[in-house]
Amino acid sequence: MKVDGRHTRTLWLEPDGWAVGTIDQRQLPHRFVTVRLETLADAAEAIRSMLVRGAPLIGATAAYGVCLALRADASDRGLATACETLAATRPTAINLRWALGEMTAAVGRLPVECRVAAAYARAAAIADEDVAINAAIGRHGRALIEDIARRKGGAPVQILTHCNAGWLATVDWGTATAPIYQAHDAGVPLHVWVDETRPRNQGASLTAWELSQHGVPCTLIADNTGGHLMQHGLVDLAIVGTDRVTAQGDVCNKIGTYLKALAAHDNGVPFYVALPSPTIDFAVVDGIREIPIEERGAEEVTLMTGATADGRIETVRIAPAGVAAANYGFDVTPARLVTGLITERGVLPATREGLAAAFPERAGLRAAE
Ligand SMILES: CSC[C@@H](O)[C@@H](O)C(=O)COP(=O)(O)O
Repeated sequence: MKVDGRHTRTLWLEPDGWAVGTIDQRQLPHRFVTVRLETLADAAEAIRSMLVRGAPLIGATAAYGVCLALRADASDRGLATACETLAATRPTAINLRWALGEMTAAVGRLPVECRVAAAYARAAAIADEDVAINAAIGRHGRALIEDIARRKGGAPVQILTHCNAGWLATVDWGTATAPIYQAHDAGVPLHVWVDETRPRNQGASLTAWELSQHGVPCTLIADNTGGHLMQHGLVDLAIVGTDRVTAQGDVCNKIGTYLKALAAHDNGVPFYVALPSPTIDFAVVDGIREIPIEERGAEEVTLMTGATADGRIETVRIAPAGVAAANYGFDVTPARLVTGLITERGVLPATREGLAAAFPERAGLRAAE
């Protein structure tokens, strides 16, 4: 998507053809800073520290992390260490493990001297596939928005989203935002309510920034506002992203998603989840019991970082010194609260049958494992 009018992806190869460039998302929206990743440690730290974040981008970065690792050591041991190191960075988004599986399958059986080139080829394909998948999600999701627009006779379609499932969370387009960008580009009048998404504020710092860069009308809201808006008929549909969808259609996403789904259900607001197929984990059925939920540091809850009036970036404490704080990164929305899953193969019911019918090659493989 566009930054200052220039088309930009979130991940690219540097001009030297081997180092990996990306955006330091921790500095947005205050500064647009790009970073060069040169080693396995750089890639792992970028994911761990959330310099890059969002399930699909974590996966693509991990794929390139394997490339960087193999440049230093392309042996079986080197490949195994790379996968172990990257897998340990964040537990919840399944795209990370999916990408490591893809990389291992692409290079594991090759002679050592062929592995680096093959790894770069597969990582590039993963990145390009992510862009194509998200563009397809955009086409399918856009039809949902257009349907509502027709019913509203020209009044803007009101969409609520949570966290950042935008292009910053992917290689391009985003998942939840792809239908929004495509509908907006096609001239469909729409407006996005952007949940701030405490504690790390991905909505405030990332989604509001990228939608504004693209010229999409949006309004930032405190996390607790969605229910009120829905009660007053101010939300036509919700579209969120996800870090992992189970075989039965349970949806794990940024903490707070479940509460929005409950409010949507109570108010008859359609609640859609947009996802690329690598986000489906056919090995897991019951999301609440089986998906590991990342717990991050208490300081993300007790401290806040922002820009001062004179442009300095500062961190301040917003809670009593020493207070206990819990920081669960994700929650699980049961499939029964999900109106539909917007995938690259169409809008599916959030059911075991719906997912298996759309992705039989993956559902069957996992069942056979
Ligand atoms: C297309 S991204 C979908 C999800 O990864 C996104 O909604 C989300 O929860 C991101 O969490 P984050 O902790 O910022 O990596």
